[in-house]
Amino acid sequence: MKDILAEIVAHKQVEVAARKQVRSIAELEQAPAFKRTPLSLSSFLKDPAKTGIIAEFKRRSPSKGLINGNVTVQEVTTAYTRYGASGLSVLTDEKYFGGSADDLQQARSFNNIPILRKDFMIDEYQIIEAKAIGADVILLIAECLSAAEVARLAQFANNLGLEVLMEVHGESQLEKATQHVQMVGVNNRDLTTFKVNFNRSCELAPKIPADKCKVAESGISDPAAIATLKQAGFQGFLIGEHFMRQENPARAFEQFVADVKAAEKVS
Ligand SMILES: O=C(O)c1ccccc1NCC(=O)[C@H](O)[C@H](O)COP(=O)(O)O
Repeated sequence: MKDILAEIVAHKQVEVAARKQVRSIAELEQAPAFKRTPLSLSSFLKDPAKTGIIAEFKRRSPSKGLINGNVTVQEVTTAYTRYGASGLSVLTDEKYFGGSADDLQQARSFNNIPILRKDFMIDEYQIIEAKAIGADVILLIAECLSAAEVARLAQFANNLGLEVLMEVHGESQLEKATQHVQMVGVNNRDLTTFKVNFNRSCELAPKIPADKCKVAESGISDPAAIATLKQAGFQGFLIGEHFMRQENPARAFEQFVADVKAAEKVS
């Protein structure tokens, strides 16, 4: 496992153990959101009338430090929805990304499109939490989970009605995509150097099992790239920093969608 991922996962183990002492599973299951029927992100991504963009609310990151501390979840996520996002991604990790469960709960209260809980999931407790705060989808990072762990956690999520996006950084991790994984994401960011290699998505696309919805992740900032990625077979595009680093992420998102449409008309 890469250094930063190993550090985050080690911290996550401590953090989750502490949270289990504060809020029991029985309590989480009483949350109103736990009773709602989750939305299907893979269905939204497969709808050709939608943009395919999973727009991320991301305040900070290990690679960039502070990205944007001046905007609210409400203003940004409602604009993402209004201008055509197929889904939202909300970081709930506090220490490394400046997110919180409250951010996701707020996003849920203002938006009726699928929401990905973007966190480092290692334990069933976090999946129950995800449902209790209103998420529809969880992320499983293949780099930090064994095949057996991916299968166990993905099945657990599906049993709660949540979909699973499994993220890979290389070809060898693709074999972990079981029947309980609906979407496979290729992360273009190397977690050792933090360099983004956009070709990684295109190279791995043909190797992703055909029954999985394909998502390209990280480092996407050029609207023209969406057409290239669509040609490579991708239906989903996870984008955070490009919008969040602007003073007005809402306007940046609106402009990006307009530019994607213009680029598609030309090609
Ligand atoms: O973004 C990071 O620096 C990072 C570091 C270590 C682990 C994960 C990291 N990012 C999580 C993500 O997957 C991205 O937030 C997501 O793909 C959006 O990427 P971007 O459009 O480049 O913000």
